[in-house]
Parts: sequence; structure tokens; C-alpha cells
Amino acid sequence: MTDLANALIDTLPKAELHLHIEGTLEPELMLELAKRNKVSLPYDTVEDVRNAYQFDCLQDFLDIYYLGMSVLKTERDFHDLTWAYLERVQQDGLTHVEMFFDPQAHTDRGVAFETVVAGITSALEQAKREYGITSKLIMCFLRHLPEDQAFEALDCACKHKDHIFGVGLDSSERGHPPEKFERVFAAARSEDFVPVAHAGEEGDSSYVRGALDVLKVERVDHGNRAFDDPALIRRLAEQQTPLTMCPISNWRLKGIPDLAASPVKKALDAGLLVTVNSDDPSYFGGYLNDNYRAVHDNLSLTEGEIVTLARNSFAGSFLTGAEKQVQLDKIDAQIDRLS
Ligand SMILES: Nc1ncnc2[nH]cnc12
Ligand SMILES: [Zn+2]
Repeated sequence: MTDLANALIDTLPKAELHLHIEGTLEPELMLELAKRNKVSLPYDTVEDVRNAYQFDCLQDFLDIYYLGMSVLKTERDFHDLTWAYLERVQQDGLTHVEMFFDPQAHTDRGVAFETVVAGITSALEQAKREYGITSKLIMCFLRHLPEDQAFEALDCACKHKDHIFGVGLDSSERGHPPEKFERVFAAARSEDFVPVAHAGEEGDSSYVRGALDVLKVERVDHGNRAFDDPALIRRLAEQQTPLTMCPISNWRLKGIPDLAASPVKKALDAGLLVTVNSDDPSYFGGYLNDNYRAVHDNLSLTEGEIVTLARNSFAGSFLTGAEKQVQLDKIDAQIDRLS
């Protein structure tokens, strides 16, 4: 990698648009919280935890991910988790994050919705004060659970509209198509929550079409399998629907055989508004800049394409036009400084 490419990746202002806060739980904090909250885990050491992170598919990961988050109990736990992520990525040039959380995975264990939201938002507010990092919080419905439970989560979210910006859809994709959540997404949109959804991570291209046509999403999370449908790719390009791709995640979950098979370059070439993100960085072993580096190295991206990805991260965000322009101007200023 050239020095300039390295410096661009390290120092360009960037937004992260596909990040599950529960997926940032590092093994050290997991074990500390297990002790603090007297939760028993099948791991004694950090090494045991890391050794468990071998996945053959999305479900293998999800089983371990839900087990790991069982240590999160109190407002302070959610604060500490979120703060640890923000402290880490501010060093990577991150200036804006649109963060997912999975409340049903906590309320099902008896943790109050309010506890989760209070802990996450206090850390987000601290990051705004101390680092100038802006953020939006997106509540995901767990697609393996029934529709009525998604409606219960939406009811809770309606009491926290000051903190929750959008709704998303995550967890086990195949067998749980967008159509299952048509009514709850319609209700969420009528309450002014901005809709996004995971689609085409493992599910076929019909899941991406369903997310667009049935859930009426404004952004597609992953979207890899859209490439099986050339007409759909043309539509995504024409509409400039943002895609939040996660190269290291795709590789670790065996959605792609190696990083060279990441669709990020194909998406750039097709004129899509593609962005690069980390998904669940603790579980997949790579934060935001590691993902930029992975696509740069394995797809032979140019320095110009790295800049495009950083620009797309703001263009594809839910910031206002004026806020986006501030960030794009900062990118231009940083490029001037480096060249
Ligand atoms: N990559 C992913 N896909 C679906 N659900 C998730 N929850 C956390 N990470 C996820
Ligand atoms: Zn995800």
C-alpha cells in the first residue's frame, strides 16, 4: 500500500453506517461484565472467547453473539460498551456513526428497554461533547421473532423518539423475508422512523427487492446478493440507494470465499452508492479502517476510490444536506493537507 493510501484510510473523516453496538463487545469487557453481573459463560479466558469465533454461516455467529450479550444488564454496561467503541473509532477518523441496537435481545432477558437506550445514548452524547462525533440510533427488529414482538418493540421506541431515529431488520435472514414485517415497518414509517433493513446478506435478491418494495427502506444493509439480478443493480444505481457493505464480516461468515470476492469494487464500478463498514467488529476482527484496508489491498482500489468510499459514507448517511457538506469539505481539506 502506498503511504498516501495508508494516510487517507487513517485520517480521512468517515462515517460508519452499519455497526451493531452489541457486536463491538470485546472479550475483555465480556469477561469483566460477566464477573460484575454474575453471569456464567462457557469461557474462562479471553483466548477461550476468541477461539469460539469460528463461523460457517450467519447463524453460527448469531448464536455466539446472543450468548455474548447476555452479560449486558445495567445502564452502565451499555454505556461502557458504547463508550469503548467510540473511544476506539475516534482514532480512526470516524466523525459520524449510525448505530444499530437489538432491544428485543435484552428485553427478552428482563433488561428494560429504557436501560438499554439510556446507557447507549449517554455514551453517544459524551462522544458528541468530547470528540464532536455525531450519531443516529437505529433500532433493529429481530427477524427470527414473530411480528407481534416487533410491534412491542416499536411501542417502546415510540416513547424514545428523541433518541431513536430509525428502524432496521436484522438476525437470521433466510426464512424470514421482508414480507413478514410489512405491517410493522408501515407502522414505524407512519411514526416517522426512517426504515432500513439487512437484505441480501444470505437471502437471495428477492430479499433486496422486498426490502425496497415492501418495507420501503431508504438504505440496504449488505445487499450483496443484488448482484444476482442485473435489473436490480441498475435500479439501485439509478435511485442511488445507499448500500452498507461489510467486507470482513462477509468473509468471516463465509458469504464470500475470500476478501478478493467482496462485491465492493463491482458496486463502485456499477455506480452504486456503496459504503464500507465493520458490522460486528469484535467478532469479526476488524474495525472500520481495517475494512477500508481490506478492500484496498484485496480489490486493488485506487486512492481515488478510497476517497469515494469516505465521501459515500456521508452521502449515504441520514445527515442533512448541510451537515453532509461540512463533512465533505473536511475530506477535501484533509486531502489538501496530505498531498
Ligand atoms: N451481520 C448481521 N446480519 C444479521 N444480523 C446481525 N446482527 C448482528 N450482526 C448481524
Ligand atoms: Zn449487520
